[in-house]
Amino acid sequence: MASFKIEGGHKLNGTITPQGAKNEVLQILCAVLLTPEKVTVHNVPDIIDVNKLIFILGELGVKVEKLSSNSYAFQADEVNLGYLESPEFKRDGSSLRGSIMLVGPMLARFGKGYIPKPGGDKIGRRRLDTHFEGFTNLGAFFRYNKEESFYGVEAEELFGTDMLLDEASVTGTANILMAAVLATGTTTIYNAACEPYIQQLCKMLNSMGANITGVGSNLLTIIGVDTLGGCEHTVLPDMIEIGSWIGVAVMTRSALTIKNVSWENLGQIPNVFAKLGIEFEKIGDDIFIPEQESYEIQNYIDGSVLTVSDAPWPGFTPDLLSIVLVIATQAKGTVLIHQKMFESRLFFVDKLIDMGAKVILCDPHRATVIGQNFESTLKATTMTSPDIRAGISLLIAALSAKGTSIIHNIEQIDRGYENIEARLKSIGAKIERI
Ligand SMILES: CC(=O)N[C@H]1[C@@H](OP(=O)(O)OP(=O)(O)OC[C@H]2O[C@@H](n3ccc(=O)[nH]c3=O)[C@H](O)[C@@H]2O)O[C@H](CO)[C@@H](O)[C@@H]1O
Ligand SMILES: C=C(OP(=O)(O)O)C(=O)O
Repeated sequence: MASFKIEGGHKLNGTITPQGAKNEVLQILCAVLLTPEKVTVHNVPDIIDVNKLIFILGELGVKVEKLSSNSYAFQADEVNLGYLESPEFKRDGSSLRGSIMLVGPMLARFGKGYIPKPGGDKIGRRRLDTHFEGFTNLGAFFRYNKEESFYGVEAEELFGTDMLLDEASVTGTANILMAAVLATGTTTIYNAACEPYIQQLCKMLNSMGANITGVGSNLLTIIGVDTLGGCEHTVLPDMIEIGSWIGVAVMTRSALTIKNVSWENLGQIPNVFAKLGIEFEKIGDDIFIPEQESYEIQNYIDGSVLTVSDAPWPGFTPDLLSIVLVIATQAKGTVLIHQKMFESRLFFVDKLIDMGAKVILCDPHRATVIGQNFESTLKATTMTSPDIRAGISLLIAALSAKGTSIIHNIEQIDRGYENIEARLKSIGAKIERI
């Protein structure tokens, strides 16, 4: 188990380019299974989850060619279906969340898709019902082996249909979409998730020859086609990483430029940071965060306390709430953080409280943060990263705290942040992997 040693309390300065989006690329990599032709993907982040999924594709027989540090070519012309039922797949497939999206493309192209209970963050219940209800709506037969937590769907042919998802699941929508593109007839998916990740997947599938309309809305219409061809796709910058770098800048009271952020795909993110009182500028497609001594949380018009809560897109992403929470600990003012989607994502506040932050965990979903306006700084400490976003939030807290902090279990951070310590060092942070 690796750890970070961080000497905090130093100002940083410089320019950062965000990596490609983890949650988009996991969908895109699964979609390469939909065609025997070559698919080239650019801006692939070099992170643990992505590398694990590329490994699984290789075991499935997909030809993987690394073209440069962040570009790959994939060709799924000889797929080894036997691997899907092997003990190795049961082990490899359960090590990340993104592997669940192998099921839709495998079912659509080869008539069967299997998956062990996928991994990912332990941040509360993470059910898969939406995925499998979608596949059975398309005519697949579903089976579940409870002892092994092994899911399977099979179908000789899938048939388009109208469906209403029970919730706007991100990976669920991607999975059903990837099955529906090769189904016979027309499918409509209502209450579809419409995050930029899904919009990008639709764009890719359409460029492979699929016929999807309604992209960006919660009603997708898919006219099935017989086959899909190759394509070239570039992954968007990671909006969660962009939010994390904003956190790094303001908590260390530093100036930072974040390059090429794709402003038009950031949705509510800039609005939420503005409500926390953070100053930033849009310069072309970059975000410039000036050095700011203080940032004041806005109240509502009637003077009541601001709430920042998550919601499916175009609401605010749950993956940035832990970062908003840590930023609020040094703001001027009070905010209620309401994490509606996940039940166990706020428990990490105990560590911030140990560091001297004023946070009251009201219940598993809500925390009130009383900002200290840097009048009392955070104290360095030793902690363990419980999940990817809590991990980066604790790292941001450690960069802000005077003294030396240690963060254990940083594999959680490596799951989604490419080469984080080198990039932090490049802007002046004192951080070491130990
Ligand atoms: C690999 C990947 O892409 N992971 C992302 C994906 O996970 P994932 O696709 O697993 O998450 P889902 O969208 O399925 O659901 C997330 C949670 O929110 C709940 N829920 C969801 C929709 C809804 O309308 N109401 C509701 O309560 C679900 O029950 C679940 O507890 O989307 C999540 C929600 O943005 C992100 O946190 C994850 O980073
Ligand atoms: C929860 C997350 O990831 P995963 O779905 O892969 O666990 C995340 O990216 O914040």
